[in-house]
Amino acid sequence: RYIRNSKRLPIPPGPGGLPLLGNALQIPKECSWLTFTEWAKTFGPIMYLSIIGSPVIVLSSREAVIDLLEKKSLIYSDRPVAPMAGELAGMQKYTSMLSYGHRHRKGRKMMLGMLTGIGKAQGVHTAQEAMAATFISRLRCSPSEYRAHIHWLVAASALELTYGIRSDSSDDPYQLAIVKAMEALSETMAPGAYLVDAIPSLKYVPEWLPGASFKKRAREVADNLSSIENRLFRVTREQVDRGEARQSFVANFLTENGDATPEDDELCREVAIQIYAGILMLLQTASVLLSFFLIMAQYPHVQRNAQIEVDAVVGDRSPQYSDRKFMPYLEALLKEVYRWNPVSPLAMPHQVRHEDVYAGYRIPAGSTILANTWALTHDPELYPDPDEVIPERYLDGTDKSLNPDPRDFVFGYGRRVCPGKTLADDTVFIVAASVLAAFTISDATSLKGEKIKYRGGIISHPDDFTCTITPRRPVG
Ligand code: HEM
Repeated sequence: RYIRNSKRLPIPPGPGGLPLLGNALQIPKECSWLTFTEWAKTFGPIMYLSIIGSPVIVLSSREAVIDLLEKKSLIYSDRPVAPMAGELAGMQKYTSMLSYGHRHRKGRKMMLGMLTGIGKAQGVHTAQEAMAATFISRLRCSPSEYRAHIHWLVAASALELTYGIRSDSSDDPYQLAIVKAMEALSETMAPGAYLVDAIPSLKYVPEWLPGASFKKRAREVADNLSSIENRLFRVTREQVDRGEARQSFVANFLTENGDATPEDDELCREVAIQIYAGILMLLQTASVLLSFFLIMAQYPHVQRNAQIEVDAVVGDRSPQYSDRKFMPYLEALLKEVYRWNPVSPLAMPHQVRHEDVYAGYRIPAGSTILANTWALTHDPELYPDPDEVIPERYLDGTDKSLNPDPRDFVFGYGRRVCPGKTLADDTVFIVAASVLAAFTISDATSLKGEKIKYRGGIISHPDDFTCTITPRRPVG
């Protein structure tokens, strides 16, 4: 009855748009979260946009995000997938793109099992500590190439942790192949790049028709990704069969699931490539580590406080995972790294399955739901003085309604929350602690000679900048 009467309710307010195109031309390609945050000051935390006929709801308050994406996650957990990337380029078979349902749940379960399986964490931590140590020696040899070293660290961790394959350089053929496959994929996902996304019936035209070259392109992208997915999986499977496999998510899964069905094997292949791509995409381009370097250079007193804490805990040895619980200041600093410029400022789009009613508004079935994480982590009611990096805000816990853990926002929401959260957070910790123990970072300067800004369409990253990285003590 509620839903039947809802037809009389208004849709949420939002900026007016053009006929047919709706608000499509008003949304900037770069940093749209900042525009959405501005608009929310006029239209409120539940805002309606229309993009070429498709309804989009932008949520800009913690309350709205939790009420819908968390508390009503049963209906707010689908993914909108455009025809070019989803159906034609084959993305929609992957867990991260599947609508919420049995196969999505099964994929997530397998992924979480691989990432957090009992008894594996120790092996993963040892591998990450060893990689952090190599990263520190590379940084010591050529500090000005810190960006390349961060890229190596992330790419090598991704390959080693997922498949047990060691990679010494960023020119490794596997790395190049996956980076190429992912670039091609993101090209198919660019909004407005393919007409078939606006007119889905075009997907039925045969590939040989003039003007249907997008179908050939989509097939190439899909084949490319499948081929790298199969190749990497085969390498690890052969190593497991020969009894020569190193510890990795895939090797552990295969060893422990000798009786897996062909469908389980297929799912495992798909899940593995998503773990690999997830680590690559979200740590490398998204640049949590770059934010860390930038903050260290721009807030020297914060860096000093963190170094004093790290030194007191580790002395002359290298930091380890087990030190984390003794480092509350670093923990607070990492929360600021995530909050200050969230990597995925709009999370990933969700889709609502049925029509819903919220705060007196009608939310149409099938609407895309964007959670404006940037607006949440810069809400002065939640985080006073939000544009400043202040780790102390988490240490003075007198007012419980203030300064919630930003990791509850920046890794997404409800049944789609990032399954790589713990792995990512562990990696960021060990790298940050190791860098603080070994170096002092200063003088961040934009290559363009301007104030260093964050940019990006979906993933936010700082402009290129140089910085001085000075060893704190002689080697040896
Ligand atoms: C600091 C690093 C990372 C950040 C900030 C991050 C953030 C996110 C966010 C915001 C989402 C969307 C959640 C939603 O739809 O509400 C997501 C989803 C996802 N992430 Fe991460 N992530 C990170 C690292 C990783 C890593 C290391 C992996 C791989 C192990 C990974 C794998 C995934 C997958 C597979 C999904 C899709 C989940 C689904 O649709 O059910 N992420 N992540």
